[in-house]
Amino acid sequence: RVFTDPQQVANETYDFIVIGAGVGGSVVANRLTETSARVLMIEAGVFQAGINEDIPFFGPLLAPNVGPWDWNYTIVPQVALNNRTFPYPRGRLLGGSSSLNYMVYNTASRDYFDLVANITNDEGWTWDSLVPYMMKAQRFTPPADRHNISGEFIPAVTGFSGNVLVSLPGYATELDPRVLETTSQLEGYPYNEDMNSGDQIGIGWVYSSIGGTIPKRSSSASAYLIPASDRYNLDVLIQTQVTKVFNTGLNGSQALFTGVQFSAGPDQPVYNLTASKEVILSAGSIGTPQILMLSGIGDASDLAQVGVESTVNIPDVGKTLQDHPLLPNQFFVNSNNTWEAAKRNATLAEEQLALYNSTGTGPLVDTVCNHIGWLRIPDNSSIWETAPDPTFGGPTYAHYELVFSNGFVGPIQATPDEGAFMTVISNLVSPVSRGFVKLNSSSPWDSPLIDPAFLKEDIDFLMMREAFKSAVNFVTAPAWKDYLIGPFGTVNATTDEEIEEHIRSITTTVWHPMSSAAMGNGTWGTASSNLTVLGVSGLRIVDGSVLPIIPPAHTEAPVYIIAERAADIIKASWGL
Ligand SMILES: Cc1cc2nc3c(=O)[nH]c(=O)nc-3n(C[C@H](O)[C@H](O)[C@H](O)COP(=O)(O)OP(=O)(O)OC[C@H]3O[C@@H](n4cnc5c(N)ncnc54)[C@H](O)[C@@H]3O)c2cc1C
Repeated sequence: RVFTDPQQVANETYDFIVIGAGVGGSVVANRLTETSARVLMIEAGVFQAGINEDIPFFGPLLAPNVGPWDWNYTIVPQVALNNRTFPYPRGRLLGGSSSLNYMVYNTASRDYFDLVANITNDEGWTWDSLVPYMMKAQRFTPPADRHNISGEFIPAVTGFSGNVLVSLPGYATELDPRVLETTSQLEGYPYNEDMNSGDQIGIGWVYSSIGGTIPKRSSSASAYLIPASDRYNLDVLIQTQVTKVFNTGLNGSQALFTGVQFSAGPDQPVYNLTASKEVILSAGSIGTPQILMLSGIGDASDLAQVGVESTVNIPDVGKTLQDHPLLPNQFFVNSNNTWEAAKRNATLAEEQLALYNSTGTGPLVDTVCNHIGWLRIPDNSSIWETAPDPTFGGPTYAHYELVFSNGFVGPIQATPDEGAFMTVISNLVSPVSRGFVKLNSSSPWDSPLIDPAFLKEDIDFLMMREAFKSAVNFVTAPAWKDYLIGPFGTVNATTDEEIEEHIRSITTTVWHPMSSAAMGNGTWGTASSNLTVLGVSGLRIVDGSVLPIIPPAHTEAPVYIIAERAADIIKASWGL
């Protein structure tokens, strides 16, 4: 049942209340209702974003900041980015950010998850322990053009019977052969047959959360909520915001936080419900720490400053936020087949849409790239003389990513009116900088202050500089001769000063906030390794905020994976 008025659930009883219908929340709600447990999911946002939400190529049109399906956040000025600030979209609809993201699907790497297990001292978070959950989450489907994909992925490391439809690119671009040729023409860019195998290093074909006869976005709503929607024991309440969780008594010596307060708006009635078993926070890396702090769970002195009474003093709540900085590097190319062609020709755009609608083929079947690469900065690089390697030398753990796009990508730059482009995006995927989510006031209706602290630590800037140089080096291979015309704007930077200015003035974000309410190691953090909030009972976190360090990956798949394990942890703890 889907409800839009909180009154409709006011007199019901539930075993579990799940807060947020994004990636983490959808997985848990689905898996818990495989049992006889009664589950209420409360989602602040709307049912769906609109008719184009599911057409893969149009995904990037949904964010940032164009509709009621977005929380419309803005980050605080970024000191290391010339004090710039910019929009910070988060999904506010069924499926959460998976319903408006760019659909790239990566499982991160063996060394990353082994480090998570090491930090949390919990073997259950190692790569090997999580492989069954990776398989459980994904259902591989053939690409739209049904081309021969042997050598483009490894079936033995891929899930074929899970929930999220994943596929490989289904529309060839002029970049594809050139990217692949470069892997054999230049040192340092090996071909990787399957970057979701545990060893992510190298350049390869991108997996995305897209599938179906007419290829569509596969979100956590379509993959986990819709299939569970006819279960008698799942209720979903939308357009209703959780304003806090509250103490309902004691479990032994610990405060029991199984109460949930919610409302449809600032001028609307406020409702309270108590879960008979647990409350699961799945409100994402901004929403989860915000709800905790509104409930008095956080740094007591910070809370006092905004007039929130402290209930449990956990100083790290919100303070361990990480994100991936993104630097787009555009180049003029000699082509009539880049994205710019359809952008400037309405008839061509209509033809592409008609082709997609009638046959499920053509340029609209894919997201923003056909190839990506995950790369390491060499162990003997002089940058490691200034700070330790955040990946601890893990050979499968990338420092940065390159993304190859068949057009102009520039989150803070308008596409030029003339010229055809390709973009090689440099993403820093193992940053050490940590920022914060803090309350701006005691009102749940005020956006929190968000500081992802992009490139705040010098080592992050140095790693990004290497990632920029690597992107520029990539297109010096013979494969790009006669195709690449030259760099656009400040991508022509060569001196350290010019490169620094390019990075500080253009870098934005991959919109991957993570780790803001993290499992720690006992001396820091917000949650235990079984995801319960420290110092209280009845409250667990299942979303991207709980990972102790940001994954070197586009972040949806890691959240699907940890949420699948979380569901088993919860079931086991209640004997379900
Ligand atoms: C523009 C954009 C592009 C992206 N591109 C990619 C990509 O290509 N590949 C990839 O892997 N990842 C991508 N991501 C990131 C990915 O979508 C997220 O990492 C993932 O969705 C995080 O899952 P989550 O469960 O932590 O949070 P979310 O999926 O964000 O879900 C949180 C949910 O909680 C709800 N909520 C929050 N507060 C409250 C409250 N107080 N009361 C009730 N409900 C609440 C929200 O409305 C939302 O539905 C992108 C993200 C964005 C914004």
